[in-house]
Amino acid sequence: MGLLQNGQWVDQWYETKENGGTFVREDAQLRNWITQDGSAGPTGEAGFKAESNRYHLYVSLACPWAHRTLIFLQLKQLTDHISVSVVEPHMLSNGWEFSGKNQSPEAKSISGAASVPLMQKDYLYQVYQEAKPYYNGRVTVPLLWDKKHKTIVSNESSEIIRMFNSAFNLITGNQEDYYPQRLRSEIDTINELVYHKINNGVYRAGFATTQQAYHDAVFPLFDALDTLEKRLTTQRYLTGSTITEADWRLFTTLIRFDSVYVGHFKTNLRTIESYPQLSGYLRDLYQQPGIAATVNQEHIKQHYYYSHQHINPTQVVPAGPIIDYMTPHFRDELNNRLENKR
Ligand SMILES: N[C@@H](CCC(=O)N[C@@H](CS)C(=O)NCC(=O)O)C(=O)O
Repeated sequence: MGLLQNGQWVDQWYETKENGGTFVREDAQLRNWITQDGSAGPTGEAGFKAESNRYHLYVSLACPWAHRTLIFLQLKQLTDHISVSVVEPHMLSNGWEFSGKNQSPEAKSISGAASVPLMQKDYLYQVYQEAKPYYNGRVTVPLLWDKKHKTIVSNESSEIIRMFNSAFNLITGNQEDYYPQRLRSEIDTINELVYHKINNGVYRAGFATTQQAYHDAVFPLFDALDTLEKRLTTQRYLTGSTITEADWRLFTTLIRFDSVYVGHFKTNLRTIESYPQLSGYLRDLYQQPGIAATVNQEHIKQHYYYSHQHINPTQVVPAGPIIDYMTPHFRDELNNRLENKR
């Protein structure tokens, strides 16, 4: 894996020495917004009007941040309007790749791994170079591409899902709102906790290169999970009886937790399966229409265990765990109880 320096690809693992062994995630740099009328969004430039078949999304099925955007494509019925490329599971010395040239036979056989690239490129960094010839920074998914102006709209998932939540409503007729006005401050507060301690917390534990840095990530991570476990004993979802953005942002980490993070990232104080509420909550979200199809555990495991050779030099990918996320969760009863109280 690597990054672009002045537009040139350099193969380089994350630097943690300067930060006492702690992994520090780089902020996304490309932050334009698609809007209903093409006016500017909260950051970046104007000119990205919501139009059917104008935009293309590059994702990895392994990546929890990219996964959010795929989920919003499903929820907001955008799959007929925004095209998608899925990168191969292994991210090796050339970073994310389309061609499958450097993939193991196991990775090549995973369904849903291959996809037709939009442009004839072998690697995602070449898409960045196309739009930004002198780019400095990591080459990350998700990446939202404008086919009309041949440029990048955004590489920040938290903003891409907000665009998908509302910008295309007139085109799709889908008015579902996962960031409703009345819940915004509560969602923002939960997102803060979930992002730092859980979504990014698992990476801080897994990429830590000192015992102290690992310690500083893993205990807050489980404190946060314990807090949410408690919260979910009396309500079905994080903000109450309806699903919001905050739930989907937590979901993409929970669904990778027992299959990858517990082993590969050493976040092993507890499993999600051992939490009575969180395990049912995870099933509840997984069983929502269209969601199971966005989850590919083989792809996820191949990516992490095979790509991170600093952590797993043998590149052996584990067979388990065996977990059925389709078993009943009975969490609808929590909503019924809330209804009865009213
Ligand atoms: N802030 C970004 C983070 C995206 C991100 O870090 N994606 C990872 C995959 S899970 C990636 O592409 N990493 C490649 C690298 O860091 O070189 C977002 O949420 O969209």
